[in-house]
Amino acid sequence: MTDFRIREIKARQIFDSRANPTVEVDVILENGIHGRGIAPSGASTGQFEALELRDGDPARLDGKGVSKAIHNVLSVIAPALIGMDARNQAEIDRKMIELDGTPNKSNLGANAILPCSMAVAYAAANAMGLPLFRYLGGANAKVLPVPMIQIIGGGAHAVNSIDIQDFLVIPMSAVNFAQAFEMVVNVYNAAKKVFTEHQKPLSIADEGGFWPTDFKSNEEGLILLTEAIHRAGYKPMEDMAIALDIASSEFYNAADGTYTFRLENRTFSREEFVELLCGWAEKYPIVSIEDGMSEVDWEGYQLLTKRLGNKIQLIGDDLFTTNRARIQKGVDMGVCNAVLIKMNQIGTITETMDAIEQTKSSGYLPVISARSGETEDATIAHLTVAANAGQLKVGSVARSERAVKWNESIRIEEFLGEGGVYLSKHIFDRVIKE
Ligand SMILES: O=C(O)[C@@H](CO)OP(=O)(O)O
Ligand SMILES: [Mg+2]
Repeated sequence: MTDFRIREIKARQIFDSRANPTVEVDVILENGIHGRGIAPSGASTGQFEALELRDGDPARLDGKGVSKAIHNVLSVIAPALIGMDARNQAEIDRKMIELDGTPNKSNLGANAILPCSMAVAYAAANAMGLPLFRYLGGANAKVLPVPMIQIIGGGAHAVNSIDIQDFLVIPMSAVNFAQAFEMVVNVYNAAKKVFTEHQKPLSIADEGGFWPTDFKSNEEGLILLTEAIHRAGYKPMEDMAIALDIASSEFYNAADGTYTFRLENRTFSREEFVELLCGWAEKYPIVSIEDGMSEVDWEGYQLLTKRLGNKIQLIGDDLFTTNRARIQKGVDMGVCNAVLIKMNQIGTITETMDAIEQTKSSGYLPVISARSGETEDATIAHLTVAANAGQLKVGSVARSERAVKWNESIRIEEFLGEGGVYLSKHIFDRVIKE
């Protein structure tokens, strides 16, 4: 019998796609098998997320150093985990939650806990000779994700551009993941031509989408993206639909409950902002809107859900922060119909899988998501299939830290062969009723 007990835990500082430091953890088992986890990092972070522990020393790395988080891995987490059986993921995650002792991982830091949680899962999977998705999801893990892929990136990911954060596309008519991805690549290439024809500079935003320079309005993004879909030879909505991440918490004015588009110098009441989004959903081939309202504007969210909740997917990201209590509040209030799932918003693999489970059992759709700061880690491609979640959002097709997730999904699809399932536009059957 091979020995699955944890022998050693290493932690080091490496750098992510924004050249920010992040934490990498290696877990080594008694049988010599390794597993590795790396913490991703957000820019438009929700105020209810688990805490990312940064050193805060302005003299070094802009205060973004992670030596405290690394110290916590080596001096608090490692001594407690060494000797534990790596197959007991839930027990190990529970142990780290106890060691931290706070509701938002603010003691040890989610960026200390999560890479340990990931590395333990990989070590156990590797020791069993299983791909991570099979280890985490078991024999019935088989659903490939419908991809949600960014073509234009604004907001917090492209300073001094436009207010809306993500203009993305979702292939609707593909028959499998590989084809879906190829279709998006065609739209990306078409968008490059459309941008050039409209004399827009081709700069690249944080997640690899085009940086919207020289835009007169936020709506211009929708106009250009719809043009790119046509240009690639696809029928809008039928073949290729648009998804938006408004990330509206970034431009919400808490004092008076209004929303401001700085680019256009326009301020909207919550009712007016709901109207604006409804108008766009009528006019453009939009199938999904994320964070349409602010993370604290439950009233606005109720309004938006009443208007669009049966027509398109409405995702809560900053609103829910992969947090079971917040998801439950949303379900009880009938707010949104989908939940963005980010591992580092909550901090362990077990809690992430619990949040997906809760989302599904509430009749909501889970959408697994990367962060704007990413690395070569491809865990979310596996997590998506492990949980039969059905949707994956990873920024653009370009840039390697994004491509690793998409390429891994292509490999998983090949691995599953005839056993794989791709739901295509039917993923939305549960939410689109009108
Ligand atoms: O808002 C989001 O959904 C993510 C990914 O696009 O951004 P960030 O990681 O900066 O929160
Ligand atoms: Mg978001």
